[in-house]
Amino acid sequence: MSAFGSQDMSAPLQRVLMRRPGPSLLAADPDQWHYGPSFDGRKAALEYAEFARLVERSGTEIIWLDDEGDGLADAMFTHDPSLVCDQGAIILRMGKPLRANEPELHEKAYAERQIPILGRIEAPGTVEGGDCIWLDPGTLIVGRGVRTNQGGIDQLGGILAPHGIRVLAFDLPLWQGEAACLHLMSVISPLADDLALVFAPLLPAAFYQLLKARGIRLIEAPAEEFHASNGLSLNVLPTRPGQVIMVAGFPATKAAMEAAGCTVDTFAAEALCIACEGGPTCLTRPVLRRAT
Ligand SMILES: NC(=O)NCCC[C@H](N)C(=O)O
Repeated sequence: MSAFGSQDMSAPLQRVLMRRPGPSLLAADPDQWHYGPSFDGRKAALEYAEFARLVERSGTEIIWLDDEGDGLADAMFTHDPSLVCDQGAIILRMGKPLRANEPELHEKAYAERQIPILGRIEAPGTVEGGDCIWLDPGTLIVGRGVRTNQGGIDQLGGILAPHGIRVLAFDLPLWQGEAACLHLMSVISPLADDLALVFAPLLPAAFYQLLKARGIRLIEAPAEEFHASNGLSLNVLPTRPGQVIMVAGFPATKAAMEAAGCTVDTFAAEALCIACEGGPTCLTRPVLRRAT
């Protein structure tokens, strides 16, 4: 099967690329990878199994990448090394040097499934998937920051322009510094076409204004839970509009989404997400998101 296409953040998730943590994560040195004090590789693997069960239960087909000990501990965050649009996949180039070899894993998986490669980001450009958000099928919003630079944004614009897609870039704050992970998707999770969970104090101001001008309803993520979770309370994965998966332990954030009409599943992820700086969205690269 070669079904692919994804220019939407919340349409039914039909096919996704994921990588189960294995020997590379178990052997990871937390200081080298910037993992927090709650890091525990074995516990992270158990937490991941529950997350994968929730994704499977949503009816999504998972394309599995294998961790056979290549040392790429962050490769479980499959959201970042590639982007899939209706015309094919774009192989990105990582801003975090330790992740430099991940895009080739994605390229191989796409080649094996006859998913065409539309383009690739070349040095010195960098773009990470976590910095990219479809505002609508013809508009890709990109966060310019530590992981994604102007050269990468220009290349991405050049790859997408012939397909009628414009790229709009907004500056991200530095927040916790260059070693920490802050993507555009760290401060906003789209939940449906007209609904998003945001941490407004860290959103680029002009992007915030654009969201409001589009009439997108913004749920303000409770600040205490955002900070207590190192921002991961906000990284929420929609498997269809208004049906979402989040990290457990943040009841005020969950209640805010439920009050806006969402159905929320949770999984424990202290060792996996909080420690390793990536949430349910980051653990998935949508390959096909489309209403059936
Ligand atoms: N899209 C995301 O926010 N991905 C999270 C990646 C976490 C990983 N430890 C990193 O620093 O790149």
